[in-house]
Amino acid sequence: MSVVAVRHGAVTYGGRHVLRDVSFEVATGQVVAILGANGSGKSTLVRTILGLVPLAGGEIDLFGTPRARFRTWARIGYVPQRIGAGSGVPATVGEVVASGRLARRGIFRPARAADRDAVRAALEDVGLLDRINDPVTTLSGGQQQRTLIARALAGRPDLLVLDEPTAGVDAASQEAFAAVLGRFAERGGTILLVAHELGPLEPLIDKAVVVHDGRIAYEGRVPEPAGHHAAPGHDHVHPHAEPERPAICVAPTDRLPAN
Ligand SMILES: Nc1ncnc2c1ncn2[C@@H]1O[C@H](COP(=O)(O)OP(=O)(O)OP(=O)(O)O)[C@@H](O)[C@H]1O
Repeated sequence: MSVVAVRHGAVTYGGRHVLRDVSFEVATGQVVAILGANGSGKSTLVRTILGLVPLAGGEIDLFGTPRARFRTWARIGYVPQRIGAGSGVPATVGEVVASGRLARRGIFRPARAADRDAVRAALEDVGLLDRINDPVTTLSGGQQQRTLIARALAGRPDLLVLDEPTAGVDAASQEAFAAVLGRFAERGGTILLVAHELGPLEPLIDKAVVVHDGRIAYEGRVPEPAGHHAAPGHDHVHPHAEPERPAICVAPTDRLPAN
């Protein structure tokens, strides 16, 4: 069964085409990475899948249901790029993660033991249970990202959608991320993630979808970054036991430094 199916998807911003004729599927249990350069349309694609951006053309099905009729949003956990700049309210780590239970329990029903258990389990999974009562603002960037993953996991979703989860995150947190996502996938979860560079996530990826200038330029195994063989330090000793993978530039150096 396909969890996400996009057919001939098109998106325009103010009359400008940002996505054109995009078609791809994410099957149950698959881990799919959307790759591409800055501004190619990756975030727009996931935001459109989630219903945050309207389609100008084409169709999207979620769990076999046309997106317009899809109601079981609790089946999807979304991890945005960053915790927002903040509302001025110093939420604790536990409160942020508990907000991931709202779609499951309904906003007017008080949290039950099952909700509290799900929050603690999710925090344990990302290695932050000891920070449950700390304000999120006291966490490092990588720990804040792990809090967002815990929030999504607390809702016990079938599909996790992550927008550049490891961008600007320290190496230790990237490894922790990969381990958390690996466990989610092992439990049968489906993952769709946007990435600029895969890093430690690469072994998890079943399929890469490369977006270039609003179109799908490639779909298949994770491509090696262009110029990989020419990179300094690449001594070319790997046995060519596996077929060569296509070389597509997925990690160009045009990324602006994070502020
Ligand atoms: N709300 C918006 N209104 C108008 N144009 C937008 C909007 N959001 C994105 N765009 C434009 O749409 C194009 C695709 O942007 P998008 O953020 O989807 O790219 P991306 O591949 O995710 O880039 P990045 O890796 O930098 O996040 C860009 O040209 C961007 O400037």
